[in-house]
Amino acid sequence: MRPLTVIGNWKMNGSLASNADWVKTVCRGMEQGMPAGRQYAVCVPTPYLAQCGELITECSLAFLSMGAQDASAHTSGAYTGEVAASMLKELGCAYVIVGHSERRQHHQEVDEQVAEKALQVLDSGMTPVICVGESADERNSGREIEVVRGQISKQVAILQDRLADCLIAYEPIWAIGTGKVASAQMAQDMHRAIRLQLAEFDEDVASHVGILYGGSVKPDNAVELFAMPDIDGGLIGGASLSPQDFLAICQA
Ligand SMILES: O=C[C@H](O)COP(=O)(O)O
Repeated sequence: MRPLTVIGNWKMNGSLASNADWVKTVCRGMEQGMPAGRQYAVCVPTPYLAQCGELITECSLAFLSMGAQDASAHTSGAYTGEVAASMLKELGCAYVIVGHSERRQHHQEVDEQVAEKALQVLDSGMTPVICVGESADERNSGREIEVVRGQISKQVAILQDRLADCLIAYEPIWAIGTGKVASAQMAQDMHRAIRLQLAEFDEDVASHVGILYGGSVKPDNAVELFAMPDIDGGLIGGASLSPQDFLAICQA
């Protein structure tokens, strides 16, 4: 069975003081007891990885870990400003988001590069969270499956059976930070389509890959989303900034 995985993505938010308060509040809440067999993580901005890594280690909850929001497609060398996956591993990351739509939009990242980043993350012993999803225009013109299939096929071509060790996050761009959540059935339909596409490559890979939903997940819609058979958890943006809301989603 695939474990339910809930990952917070703070994006470019936080401060030394608010991070410490967040980790303390979430750890205290989780110590009261959490549903069994789930995994939780929070992806924090790079400058805060050392601080949050220490705080999360101190709280010693086997099911709570830390992640980063991006990694370089290169191993090391003359890439000013980039951060290698091996460095993220040294700081205690277990997950790394790659190909988030905000990276694709603001930094022109393309699918091949996203897959190269995922390979770097895997080679450093972490789990890549590979983001895919269509824009509002693409959905309104009925091309959402075609668009996401195109993104997934590039990942399959480069990652092959190493995809079994990745997570995929389906994040419709029109639902990110807008409050317009995809209905649970709409999300399930896309997750099913992704899993069927993966099964065309390898049924074993398809059954192992966790597919998370991201896009305006909140405490009040998480239960319905997570109950869907092909939704294996969530990638949570805005709501993960509140430790109380993040906890409520993790308990959904
Ligand atoms: O990485 C998280 C997603 O972009 C979702 O963000 P959101 O929950 O603020 O819509």
